[in-house]
Amino acid sequence: MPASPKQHSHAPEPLGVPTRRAAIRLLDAVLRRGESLEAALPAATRMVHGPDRGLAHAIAAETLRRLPDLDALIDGATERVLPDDAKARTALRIALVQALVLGTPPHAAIATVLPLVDGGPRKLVHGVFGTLMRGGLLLPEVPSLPADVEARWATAWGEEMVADAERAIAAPPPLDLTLADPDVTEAWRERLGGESVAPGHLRLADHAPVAEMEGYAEGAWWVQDVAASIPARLIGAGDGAHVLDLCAAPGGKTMQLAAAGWRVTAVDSSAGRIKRLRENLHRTRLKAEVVRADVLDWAPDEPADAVLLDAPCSATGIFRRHPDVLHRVRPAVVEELAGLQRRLLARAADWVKPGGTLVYATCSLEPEEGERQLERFLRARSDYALVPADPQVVPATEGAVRTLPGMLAGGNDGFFVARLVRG
Ligand SMILES: C[S@@+](CC[C@H](N)C(=O)[O-])C[C@H]1O[C@@H](n2cnc3c(N)ncnc32)[C@H](O)[C@@H]1O
Repeated sequence: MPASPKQHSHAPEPLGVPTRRAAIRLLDAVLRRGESLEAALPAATRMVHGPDRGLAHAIAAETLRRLPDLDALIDGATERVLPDDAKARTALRIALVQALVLGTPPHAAIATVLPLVDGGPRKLVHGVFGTLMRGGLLLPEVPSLPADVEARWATAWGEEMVADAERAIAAPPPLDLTLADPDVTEAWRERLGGESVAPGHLRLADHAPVAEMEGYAEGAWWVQDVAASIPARLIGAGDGAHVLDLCAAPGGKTMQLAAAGWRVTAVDSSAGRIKRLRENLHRTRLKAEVVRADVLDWAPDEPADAVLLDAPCSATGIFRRHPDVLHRVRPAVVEELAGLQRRLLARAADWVKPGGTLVYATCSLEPEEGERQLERFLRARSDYALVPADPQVVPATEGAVRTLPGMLAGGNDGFFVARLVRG
């Protein structure tokens, strides 16, 4: 229901209104059409520029983080429950998130939203917002997950994981970096601050904009959640051997593998993401053969010493940075992606030399994209055996690696990583 300015009206809009309209368009794209926030950004924010684009994104992202709690406040202050997609509910959500989370003065939060419900329930929105502000109501300190996600994750991982995930929504995640040269981790820790949980890893709670940080321009490191660095760590050092990095863009794992001495062929089907991969390789001065192709059609000339398949997935494991996944990933989406992963894995498995390593990874918290996928694969492929993680990479792992949101202080992404060796 993105509100649009009245047709034929040439009166300039009050300052800040186009930004809120862009935020509503973003929410619409996620909640009604199931698009990702990232994919919706260019079209939804077309009419706003510079910092306003960032603000529209922040309003939408914070609304998605706090959606169940915002709705509980709204429902507590309205006589009739407003439909989920009612104009009034959307307007209230973004006015409240600005006033209660983003620090916008309440009068500005409501003044920039009311023009968007012109000709609609303006009085209701104004009244409910005023009631909530006067009542001094706040959002709970620990956010709630959407009910369906909470039920799904409680069944899969237990109540403790749900509590960790909810705490993880509350604060922006720290910034994890992977260093091109793990041998100089301590030197970079001294320069940038923060802490390190593994060679080649740095975690910063506070930091300047990434592109302005020391070492970025020269390509000494790249941004990568510590859990996302596990798949390439499990492949280990390359010594010039050949690895296929399938579904590689924007190249976090390609850079790790190249830095670890592998001759890398990086394959991805997305032109936009391949462009970012090339830029990343250029900045870090790391080398890889880059192929734009669909892994379902493409095949290598010969089998490789190792294959890494970082398969497309629901991405529910990265909900801290991409809260849209909490609202658009439904069981049917997971099922469809699991089918794609199965087909990609079947092809990738044929491209590993005997004795070579296959790593399958997804940034998903859905067992269908991880544990179940592996079980099915091992039933179908008796030529493969699971090899547990090295204890210095992930301590106390017996089978595949499963990271859950509360594994490290400060949190981490949810990943599934299986390392297999072909007999
Ligand atoms: C999880 S992301 C990869 C992240 C990347 N490995 C990294 O570490 O930066 C999954 C990637 O799979 C790509 N992809 C999806 N379907 C594909 C297919 N059939 N063939 C090739 N690439 C595909 C997407 O374009 C996306 O870049």
